[in-house]
Amino acid sequence: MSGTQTQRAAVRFGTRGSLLARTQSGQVADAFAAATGREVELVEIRTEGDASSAPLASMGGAGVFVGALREALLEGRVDVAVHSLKDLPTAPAEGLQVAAVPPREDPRDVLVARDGMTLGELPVGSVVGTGSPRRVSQIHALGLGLELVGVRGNVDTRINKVASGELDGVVLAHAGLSRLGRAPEATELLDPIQVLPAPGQGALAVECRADDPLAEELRTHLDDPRTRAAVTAERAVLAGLEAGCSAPVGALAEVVEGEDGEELWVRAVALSHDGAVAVRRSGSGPTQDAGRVGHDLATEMLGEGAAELMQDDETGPHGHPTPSEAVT
Ligand SMILES: NCc1[nH]cc(CCC(=O)O)c1CC(=O)O
Repeated sequence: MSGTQTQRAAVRFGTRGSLLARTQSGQVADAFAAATGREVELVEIRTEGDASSAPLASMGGAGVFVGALREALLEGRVDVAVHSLKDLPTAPAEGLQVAAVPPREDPRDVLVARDGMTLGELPVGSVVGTGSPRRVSQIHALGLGLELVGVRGNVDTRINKVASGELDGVVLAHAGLSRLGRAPEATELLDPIQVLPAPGQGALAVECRADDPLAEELRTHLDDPRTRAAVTAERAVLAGLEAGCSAPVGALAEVVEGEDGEELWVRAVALSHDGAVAVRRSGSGPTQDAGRVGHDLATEMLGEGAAELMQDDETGPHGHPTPSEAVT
């Protein structure tokens, strides 16, 4: 490598400590290094969400995963933070900016089940693990008679519960499996017509300090405007519904080729916790109006009673508390 590169300090990428976090942060850092020739370094930041196995809802929801990284960024201990976009609160962070949203992975959820089974093939009464209220309510809505139980922990831990026979299946994000090279273990890719992913699922946010000239470089080399438009619309739905990351809300936006160029299509669902009632809507508009398209969709859904649905009694149909500990 040439001498000029070593004269500049390495760009420090902050990451959570899980294998998935380190893998995705490493992939972003490597892409940045390859595009710019700059030196990069991964710095592991321990978060409250990783240190504790308490229900996430009791720690302030998904925000616990990003708080420590953001602190490290603001204090100058790292230059860049890579987050799973769906774990990022919709409110902007003071002093920080999302400099880039790289091209998205497959946003869908997947099932990893015993004996290669799909949701429809699992016998009535089968036990499926997922801690996400969004997944619980949408799977309940399919009326398959599956029992849903909360699981937390990393991808490995969750999949192992199927291998060990403790669970008949687990539902997780395809993106997580795929970044770890384990996508072939999925036994079904869940069709968004039945199970809409979490807003931002499969996408990453590359964050840096608001006043850092590094932002321009990150954007130029890592940002994918189509992914950014899609997740902007999805997160506008979530924000418009005034729902948190653990609410039973799914949203998926795609950029499609319309008659007058690119157009954004958004589908969204808000459900009661038991999945018995849902408001499902879609909308479209120009890609450059992504935020408005998502917000208008949320307004329409609120008019159909989406807010009341989600505030339902949080107990499932059999009086069991619906797991609300996991972010999805
Ligand atoms: N819930 C935590 C979380 N945050 C991001 C991912 C997966 C990667 C992504 O969606 O980008 C996961 C795991 C999962 O939902 O299975």
